[in-house]
Order: sequence, then C-alpha cells, then structure tokens
Amino acid sequence: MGGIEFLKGHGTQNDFVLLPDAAGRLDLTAERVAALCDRQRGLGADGVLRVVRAKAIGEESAGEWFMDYRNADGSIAEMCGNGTRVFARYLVDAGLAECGEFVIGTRAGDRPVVVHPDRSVTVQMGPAAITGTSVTVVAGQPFSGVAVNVGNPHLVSVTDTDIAGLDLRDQPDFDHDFFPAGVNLEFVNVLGEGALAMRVHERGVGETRACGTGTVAAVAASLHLAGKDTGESTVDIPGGRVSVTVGRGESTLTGPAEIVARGELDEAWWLAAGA
Ligand SMILES: N[C@H](CCC[C@H](N)C(=O)O)C(=O)O
Repeated sequence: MGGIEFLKGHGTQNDFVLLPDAAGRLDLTAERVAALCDRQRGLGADGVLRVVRAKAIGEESAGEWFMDYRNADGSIAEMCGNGTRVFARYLVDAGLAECGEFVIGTRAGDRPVVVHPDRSVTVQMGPAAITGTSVTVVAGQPFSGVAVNVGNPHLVSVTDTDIAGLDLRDQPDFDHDFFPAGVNLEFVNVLGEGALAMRVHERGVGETRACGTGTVAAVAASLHLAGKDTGESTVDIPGGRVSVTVGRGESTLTGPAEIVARGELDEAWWLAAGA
C-alpha cells in the first residue's frame, strides 16, 4: 500500500484531514474516520475530506474532483462549507486546479468556487431554504429556532441571550421527529445591521469553532425573521469571520482557507484503525 498521504487544513478553525485518493482506493470506513479525527489517538479534526475523482466513484459532476466529506464520528453529511474552502485551496496548491473559478462535486451537488489570489475562497452554496419556523431546541433553556436546509439540516436560534454563556458541551435537546436525520444547531446574536455572531453544535461532531453551512443558515434565518429573503452579513464565529450573501435560491460563503501540514499515515496504524 505504501505510505498514505494526508494533509491537515482549516477554514476559520473548522479543521479537517484531507486524504488525496484520486482513484478512490482507500477503504475509508467510519471507524477509520473516527480514529483519524480523534484528537488523542489520531490526527485530530472535525472531519475528513477525501479528494477523489468524481468518475472514480461514479458521481456525476461538472468538476473533475469530488469532496467525499465525513463528520468526526464517521457519519456522512451532504455538504461542508468550510471543508469546500479547504478542499479548493488544496486543489490549487497541489496544481490540480487553477486559481480562479472551478467546480467541486459534493453529495449536495456541484459547488462552483473561486480561489482568490490571497487564497481566500468564495463558495456558491446553493439555496438556503427555510423549512420551518419556531422549532424548539433546549440548550440550558428553551430557544425557538428557524429550520434551514443548506443541503444539510440546520436549526438556527436567533436570541438576545448572550451566546457566549451557553454550555454546548452536550448535544442540545431537539425535535427528533422534525429532524429524523439529526441537525446542526446554531445560536446567533445580532450585532447590528449585516453583522451576526454565532456558535454551533454540529451534527456528528459537537461544538466546532466554525460551520460554513451553519453561517449561511444563520444569515438566511435572520433575514427571514426580518421579513427579507435576500441580503448579506458578516458572521463572527469563535474561529474567525466569514462573509455570507443570501439570494433567491442561491447563497455564497467567503472566507480564509489554510493548509497547515502534510505527511504520511503510519501503515500499521491505518490497518489497526480500520478494524
Ligand atoms: N456536521 C455537518 C457537516 C459539516 C458542516 C460544517 N463543518 C460546514 O462547514 O458546513 C452535518 O452533519 O451536516
């Protein structure tokens, strides 16, 4: 098998292990993903991005490369906004794509991206659809959330309660009938016109320092509550700041993306982790 190449990267401190695997040969089991993401016994990350040619895994995409995203618990999610930024940055740095605009395939569909000269990335995130209003979630106290589909499910609670004081160490209680496949839970303070602050408890991960699809959901929800369906906002998350625009049936996410390291996984570790 030889050494298994990996890279580590992050977008506003939502961090990922990247596995270049053009032909889709790696046996990427849920157990291996969980081991890779474990911050003590593995590399540590919020998720894994396998870099695979779309046609190698039978995925239809206008782009050559497909982002096979996995959550830290090994579960598969439809889309990862911050992961897409890091994925795009990797493709350009690896000479597999040109700086500028290209398309990345995802389980939520194709996502056009622009890698800017400063290596920040804009992702076309598709529609952010409001699928419910005043859905209750309990995080120490009850909140009323707006359900938003960004390819993956979100419940956004816009509140006057200072989100810095919330305890998100455990999974907040949510309506499993409304969200049978689980849900990403965002808590938002409005800082002013076009400026939000957000924390997030992610499905399949736990609290993360950023969540790209979550920031798009947060802007869509706050616009909806203001009686609007288009607009833009910065979103301050613990890991930094992103810019989001929401239009009719479309949205964009812009933010930094950084590759931190590259290396080889120990083969014996990889084999044992898959058991
Ligand atoms: N945990 C999410 C996927 C990762 C989303 C987040 N990391 C992002 O940047 O969008 C889910 O299960 O839907």
